[in-house]
Amino acid sequence: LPPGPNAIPLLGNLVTPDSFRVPSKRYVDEYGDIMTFRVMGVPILVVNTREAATELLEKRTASTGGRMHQVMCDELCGLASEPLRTNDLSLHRQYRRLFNFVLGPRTASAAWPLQVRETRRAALEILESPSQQKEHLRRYDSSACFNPGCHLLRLDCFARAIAAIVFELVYGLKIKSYSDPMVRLANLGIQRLATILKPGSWIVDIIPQLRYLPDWFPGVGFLRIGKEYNADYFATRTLPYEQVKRELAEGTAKPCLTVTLIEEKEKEKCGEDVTKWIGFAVYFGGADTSAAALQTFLAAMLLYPSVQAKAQAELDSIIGREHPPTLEDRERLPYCTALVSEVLRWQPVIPMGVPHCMLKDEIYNGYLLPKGTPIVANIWAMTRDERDFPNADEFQPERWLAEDGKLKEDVPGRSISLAFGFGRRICPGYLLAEANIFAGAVAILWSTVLSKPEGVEIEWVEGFGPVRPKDLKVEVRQRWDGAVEALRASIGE
Ligand code: HEM
Repeated sequence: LPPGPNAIPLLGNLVTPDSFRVPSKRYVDEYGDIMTFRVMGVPILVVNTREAATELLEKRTASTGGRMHQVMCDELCGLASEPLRTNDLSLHRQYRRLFNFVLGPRTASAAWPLQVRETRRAALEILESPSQQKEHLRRYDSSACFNPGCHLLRLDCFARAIAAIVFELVYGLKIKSYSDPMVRLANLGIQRLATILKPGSWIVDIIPQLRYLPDWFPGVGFLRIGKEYNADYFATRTLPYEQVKRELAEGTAKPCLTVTLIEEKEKEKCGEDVTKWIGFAVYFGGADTSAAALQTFLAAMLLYPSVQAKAQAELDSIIGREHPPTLEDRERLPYCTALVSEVLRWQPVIPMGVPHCMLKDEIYNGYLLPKGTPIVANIWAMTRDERDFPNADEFQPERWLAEDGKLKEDVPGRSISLAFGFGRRICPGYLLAEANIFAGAVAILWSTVLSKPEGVEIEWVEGFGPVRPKDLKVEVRQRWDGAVEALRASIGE
């Protein structure tokens, strides 16, 4: 394995560091394409550049497209068959085929009207809330919050909007509020996922035999936690699914992904579990990530008012002020489209990706990369690579545009954002995600002027979960008299 930043011989490092911004960029200069990072002696291969990611994670995806087996997450909490977690290659292939069937290039646009409606509703809530920020905060149940340190826009309108989009898209269910019991259970599960996946956090991941101890044995709290989380994850994927099945039997089910998959089941010969896991994965993969990206968009607009003004000028000239833009307008709005690409590049939501795992030995640049080694993609460093993205720390949508103002065809590296990962594990929800971000961004930009209250600094949440601004405080006002009414009328309220 190649060398890397390992402080203690053989052991390497004692923990996985939370902060990635400074070190992960520095690693590229010190170690180049790939390096080995050790945590408590366990080697992790880190892929630092886009070129190495293309070669290893994309071209050799058959060798590098596994997932690390983690006893706590996969066995005790019962997530081994979840699409993001599974190492069963034929099950994974089936999931990917079904994701493509319901959320691929031919089908993803079916969700556009729903995405537009809910993100406009979020824009309306943001516009109507500023003077009563505290009230607004109280309206949500704080136990639904992922991170108690974050306020207002963390519990925000966008998170509610994305939850509403996913539940209606996947189950045909209109959730009434962000504290709906099913949404709360799902959010709790996401919050827990970050703790059960964090490498080195559970002794049972290091000594798997401990899982056979009886649960009265001292020090085996992980067994009790595993049992509780397992039951809740089961409920999270089963309750809404059973509701759809009941509605199907009564003839009242709304068109949704679950109904489509149940009907497809006969042809695909997939069991009920596959359908349940797909629904589960759309919320678990797509809710917090899309909401985080929209919060990053807000932060970018506060820090770069000239970008905000340019996007608004594009909207004024192409769309006008009578009706807000739709997702069909995306092609006519290259600057706003470029802005979404830049949100995903500037603060990639999962800056160190989701770890892959070597399924076979591979030789790369003279190193033997052994089967079973976890692989982390240093997406943060790739999106900071000055060769691909000059002035990489700056938020510049123009970098995605050609001189004539149209979107560039030869974007650095590849057409799907680096933020969505690599190879056979690349995010299957990227079209849904990009549409969520675009719809949310243009609903806000069309109707609202966002500005940073004086003295407010933007800080970022760094850690194992999605990147997002911490404690975002925003001043908002409607762009013209009547913008709020136009927005409200556009969603029929
Ligand atoms: C801004 C939003 C999103 C970002 C930044 C994002 C990013 C990612 C990344 C980095 C991965 C890991 C890829 C890899 O292992 O190389 C991933 C996987 C995944 N994402 Fe997303 N995602 C987003 C939204 C969504 C949405 C809307 C869905 C809904 C379907 C989704 C579902 C999944 C699933 C199921 C996987 C596991 C794929 C597999 O292991 O085969 N994600 N995503």
